[in-house]
Amino acid sequence: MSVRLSVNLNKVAVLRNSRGGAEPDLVRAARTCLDAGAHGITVHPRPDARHTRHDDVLALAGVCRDYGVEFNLEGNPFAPPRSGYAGFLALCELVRPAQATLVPDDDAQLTSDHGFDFGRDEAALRPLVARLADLGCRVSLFADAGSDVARAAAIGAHRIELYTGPYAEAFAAGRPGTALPGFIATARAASAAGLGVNAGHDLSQANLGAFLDAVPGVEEVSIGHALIGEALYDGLATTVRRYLAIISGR
Ligand SMILES: CC(=O)[C@@H](O)[C@H](O)COP(=O)(O)O
Ligand SMILES: NCC(=O)COP(=O)(O)O
Repeated sequence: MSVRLSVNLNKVAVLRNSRGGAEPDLVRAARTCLDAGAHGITVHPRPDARHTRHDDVLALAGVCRDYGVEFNLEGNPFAPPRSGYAGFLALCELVRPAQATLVPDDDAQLTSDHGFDFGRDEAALRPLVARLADLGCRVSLFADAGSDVARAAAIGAHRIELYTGPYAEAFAAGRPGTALPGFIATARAASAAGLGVNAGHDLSQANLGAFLDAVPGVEEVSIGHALIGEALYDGLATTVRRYLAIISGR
């Protein structure tokens, strides 16, 4: 089966939030992506609500239900709730996303920049993963290349999402070969442990094909920042179709 594309709409929310109104409209953006053939929608609401917000999560979960596609909700399960942010687990309980991707970031980070330390976080993750699985979510854990992904399987996760930021940086520097072996080995270890493999962060039209050619068994990529930026030049539907052309048959 070929790789699936989930479009992350956080950056559409950033643009909307910059003026405080309703445009650009996330639901319209989601429908445009799905009409163009995207396989799902991802959002990563942060406790400080700088990107997608509580009401966006509800609306986009509804769109994905209508289309019969995967809604992938990302977040830090350890971040406490606060005004305007119910907390990751509470959001999952509310909308029951097809996939819940747990990411260990905090508000101080500009964006996600590392995966879990599975040894350290194992005891805390285990009951959360079990609860999410009980809700019917596929549970994916954000993972660095080189991390102990066999422990992610022992924790009860269904998939890992490889944090591809270091690959994107190496690619941009003209040295993708320095990063790829770690991703290849980690993807193999995940598959051997019975985990599915997702990938995301700073993937783009430029670097995606080489990643998928090298790293075995990737089932889904979630792409936002580059895709929304490229859409400024070429349009959202056209850009989604270009990503689909890159992943098709891989
Ligand atoms: C887990 C991950 O890599 C993405 O969710 C990323 O954090 C989204 O990027 P933004 O920082 O643009 O929301
Ligand atoms: N999980 C990664 C994601 O959703 C999008 O990351 P990016 O393409 O915005 O860097």
